[in-house]
Amino acid sequence: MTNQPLTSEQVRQYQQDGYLIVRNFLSQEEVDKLYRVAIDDSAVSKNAINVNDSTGKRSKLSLWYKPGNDTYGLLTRSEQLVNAADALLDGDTAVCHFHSKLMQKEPRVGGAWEWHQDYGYWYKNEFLLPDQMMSVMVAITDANEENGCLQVIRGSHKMGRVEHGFAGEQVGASQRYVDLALQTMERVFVELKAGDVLFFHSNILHRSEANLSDKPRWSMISCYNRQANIGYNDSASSMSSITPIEVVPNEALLTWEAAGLAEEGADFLAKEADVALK
Ligand SMILES: O=C(O)CCC(=O)C(=O)O
Ligand SMILES: [Fe+2]
Repeated sequence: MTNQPLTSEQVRQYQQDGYLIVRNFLSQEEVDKLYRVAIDDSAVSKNAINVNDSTGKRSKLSLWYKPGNDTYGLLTRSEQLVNAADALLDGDTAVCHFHSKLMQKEPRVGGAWEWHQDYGYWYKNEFLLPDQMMSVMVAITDANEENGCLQVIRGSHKMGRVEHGFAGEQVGASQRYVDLALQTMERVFVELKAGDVLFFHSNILHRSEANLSDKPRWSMISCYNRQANIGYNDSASSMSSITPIEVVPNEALLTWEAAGLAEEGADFLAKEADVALK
């Protein structure tokens, strides 16, 4: 893991664009370990939820609230990631973990995600301050236009929250506002190499295409929040979203003996329980 703190230029870029890419955030060895765990840890497949897009293509994701002593928990809790979130989030209370998910977009099967803002969902959990919430995507495999990488509308976080409605099984942003945004703002395909990390603001509009290629697209997305930003309708996350993260050293990911994902009571999401996915 890199141990370079974010520069003030990177912070400025995030504030301006609503996202920031940090290349080679993780080493090859760390990526290999994450990939192996994603395949080997039975808790991942046992807790996988299928999400269909409007054409019936299916993505798999496993979502948990409490970051534990498993390999993914150690990454989420690493000094490097938490300090970066601390530098990018508005406010000054402790950095907390809302939830993490392992996104599995299988070759030719993995579905699309409609244009949305993550805060379009989180607003329903009654969090009041979108500038104090963000998502961090860690690429476990390469992600490119062919296998359905994330797309963002640069600067769209400055629009504030856009109305969301149902689009198939997913919740999508108002097409009218997406169309208007695209008239003046640039759509960017966020191509990542395994080990690169993307930080993005809770109000940036983003989507992704189905994976029509023969390569998987796997990533972990961890969402961070500030302790003072209470989700008044967030019983699901059992207070994780306002509990300060127990930070671990960067080297924990490779050197600590990791638990299995389920051993720590990681508190997986069951599909029926989620306000946003319903
Ligand atoms: O992984 C993707 O393509 C998008 C997923 C996403 O935006 C989400 O789960 O909120
Ligand atoms: Fe999203």
